[in-house]
Amino acid sequence: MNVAGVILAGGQSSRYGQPKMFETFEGLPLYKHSLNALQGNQLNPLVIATNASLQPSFGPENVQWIIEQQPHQGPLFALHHILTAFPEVEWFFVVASDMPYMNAPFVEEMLGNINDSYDAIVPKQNSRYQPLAALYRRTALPLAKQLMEQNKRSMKVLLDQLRVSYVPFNENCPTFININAHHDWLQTVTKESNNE
Ligand SMILES: Nc1nc2c(ncn2[C@@H]2O[C@H](COP(=O)(O)OP(=O)(O)OP(=O)(O)O)[C@@H](O)[C@H]2O)c(=O)[nH]1
Repeated sequence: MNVAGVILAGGQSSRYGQPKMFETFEGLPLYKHSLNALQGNQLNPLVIATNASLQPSFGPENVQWIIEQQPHQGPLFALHHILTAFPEVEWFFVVASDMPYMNAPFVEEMLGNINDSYDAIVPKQNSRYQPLAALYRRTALPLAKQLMEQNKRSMKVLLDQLRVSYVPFNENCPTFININAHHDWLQTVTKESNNE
C-alpha cells in the first residue's frame, strides 16, 4: 500500500523560544529522528511541511518540501494542505518534529494497524491520544476542509468527528514525549545523561 510519510515542521516554537526542530538530541536535529523513523519504513513520498523562513535551516534532505505560504496556521491546516497536495496517496503517516524518541519500530507497529474501515489510526497512551504521531486516510479531507472553512483549527475536533481506531501503547513507552518548552528539553537531556 502507498503510504506517505509527513513531518510537520512549520510550527512557531513560541513556548520554546527558538525553532525546536533543529535542537540536537543524540547527535541529530530533532526533525531527523522523525525523518529516520519514516525512512526506516520505506514510506513514499517523504514530505517535510514547513515554511520559507525555516526551510534554509534543514539539511539537504531527499524529501518533497511543502512550503506553507501562510506560516503558523497550525497542524490541522498543515494536514489539510498535505492531503490536498498529494491526491494519489491514500494514507499519510503524520509526525511532529519535536519528538526525540520517535522511532521506526513504532511507525512499523502503527502501519500494521492500517484498516480501511477508519479515517485515522491514532496511538493512545493512558487516556491521552497522540494526533501528531498518527495515520490519516484521504477520507479525512472533506471534514478537514470543512473545519478550515469554519476556522476551527483543532485536531481534537477533527478526531471527534472521524472514524478513528485508537491503538493502545504502554504507559512507559517514551515515544510520545515531545518538547514544548525549555523545561521539557532540560528534563529529556538530563534523563538521557543519567542513563549513560
Ligand atoms: N507544517 C506545519 N507544522 C506545524 C504548524 N504548527 C505546528 N506545527 C508542527 O506541529 C508540531 C507540534 O507543534 P506545537 O508544539 O503544538 O506548536 P508550535 O507552533 O511548534 O509551538 P508553540 O508556538 O509553542 O505552540 C511541531 O512539530 C510543529 O513544528 C504549522 O502551521 N505548519
